[in-house]
Amino acid sequence: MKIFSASQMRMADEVTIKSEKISSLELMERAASQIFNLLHHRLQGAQIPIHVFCGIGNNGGDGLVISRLLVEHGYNVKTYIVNFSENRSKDFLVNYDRLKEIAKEWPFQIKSEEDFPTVQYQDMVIDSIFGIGLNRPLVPWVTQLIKHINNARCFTLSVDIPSGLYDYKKPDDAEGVIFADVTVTFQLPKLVFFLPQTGGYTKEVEVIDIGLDRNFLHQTPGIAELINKNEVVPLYRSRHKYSHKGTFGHCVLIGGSYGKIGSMVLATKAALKMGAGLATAYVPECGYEVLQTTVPEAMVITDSDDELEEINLDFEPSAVGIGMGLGTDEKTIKAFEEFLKENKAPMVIDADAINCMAKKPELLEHLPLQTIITPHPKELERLIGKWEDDFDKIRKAQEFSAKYRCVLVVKGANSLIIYEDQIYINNSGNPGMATAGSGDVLTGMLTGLLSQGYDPIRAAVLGTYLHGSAGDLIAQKNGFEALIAGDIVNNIGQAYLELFRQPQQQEQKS
Ligand SMILES: NC(=O)C1=CN([C@@H]2O[C@H](COP(=O)(O)OP(=O)(O)OC[C@H]3O[C@@H](n4cnc5c(N)ncnc54)[C@H](O)[C@@H]3O)[C@@H](O)[C@H]2O)[C@@H](O)CC1
Ligand SMILES: [K+]
Repeated sequence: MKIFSASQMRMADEVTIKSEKISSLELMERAASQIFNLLHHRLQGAQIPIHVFCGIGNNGGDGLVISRLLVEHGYNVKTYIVNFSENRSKDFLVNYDRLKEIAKEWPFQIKSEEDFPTVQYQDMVIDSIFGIGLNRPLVPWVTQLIKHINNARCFTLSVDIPSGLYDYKKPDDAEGVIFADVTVTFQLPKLVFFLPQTGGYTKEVEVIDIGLDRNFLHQTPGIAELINKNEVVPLYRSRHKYSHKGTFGHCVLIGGSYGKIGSMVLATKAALKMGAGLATAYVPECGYEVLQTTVPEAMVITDSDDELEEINLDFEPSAVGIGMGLGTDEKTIKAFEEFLKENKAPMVIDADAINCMAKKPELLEHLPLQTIITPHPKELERLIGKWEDDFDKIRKAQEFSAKYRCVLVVKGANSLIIYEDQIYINNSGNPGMATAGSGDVLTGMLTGLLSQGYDPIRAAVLGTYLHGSAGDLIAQKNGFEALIAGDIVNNIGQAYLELFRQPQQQEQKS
């Protein structure tokens, strides 16, 4: 699913108004009445006090429509106008009059802290103060109002986006943003819902289709793409009946050091489970028996010592995954450098191999085109430097990717796959996956896909999704805490099958 910026959303709005020959007021009515329908369906007329806080722009206009429909259906509603500016939007004003015509009680004006209403824990709040139009700091009393609403801890529904969130930078005051139980957002999800600094402001997101112009939505490239099952199924390549193990390549996993051989076991198994035809593990001597015993399907080549000092392969690999448990010893960096100069196969670079590159940036010049690099936040910082906020992090990652023509998989709650100006946001996975070895498994999985001839961007998107999806299958059975990396490997097959599982159908009555 695409993600648009605020200005692209506004453009979609305008194009729809033109193509459908409707007014912006009608579009507002259509959008906001869908939110009302959702509420009505869930509340079924329940008489809990509903406080609707409206700003003075179009987000406030949406709130006024919701208020009017709630009043018309006999709900117990109080409407407030958060008067932070005199520049009321045209559609706000029309809906303001419409509400005044039918409501017994006129909307209550809030102009300072003295006007704050009492909101109780049992009540409900509709947050329509700011939408995607927020573009400058809030006046202090509005920040206080947001804190006042949050203090009530009552069920809060935000319209389009929690008020106080910008769509292009982190909030000025981390507490000056509505904490929503649910955000009902129009047409497309917003980037802020998936970034670590801003994703936590809403527990749930519901995207509603408000019928914006299909052609425009289809033809306009978004700023990012949200990756769910629908997006990855077309990336999967089915297997031909007459294929043989050579068809799926011979990949090599390189890494390991004394006490860190387990990382190589996980990665090697993962590459095979993803479908690589053959896999070789290249490890220091101390890893030989461990690998031969725990992954009998793999071949093993060893270096002479407890750390890797040279990397000499006697075959041309179809793909390389390097870095798991590797260490950053000077001799290892040297071996890595020599290998990079020789190697032409597609690569995945992880963990200590990333740290080697951070220590010696000239290594980056030798990467094959579209090498996949899989940093966690600390490793990313070593590559691209510190960032101001998540948006700045994305910009810097994009610049890095463009400079070195590499694919970055920025690991996190929603891992981001970044290639030049393209951003893919993975939407599978869960907090149980923040566990030792989870990254080694991912590297093995991506290497396994490259080995089969998947191009690097497809491999990164599909592999990251399947990694999260395998984790989700485990969490459904065992919960988050007990999830360990080896379980992810063992669930790769199920994750593939899950791609093609249809939701259970209700039996049709004849
Ligand atoms: N784009 C769409 O497809 C649709 C948008 N609609 C609504 O329209 C919203 C956007 O409306 P607006 O563009 O009017 O913007 P908002 O309602 O988000 O903001 C209100 C106005 O306040 C001003 N403002 C921004 N920051 C401020 C600050 N710190 N202090 C004081 N004033 C500030 C802005 O200039 C803006 O015009 C969406 O979030 C959505 O709720 C819906 O009505 C229907 C369809
Ligand atoms: K809002």
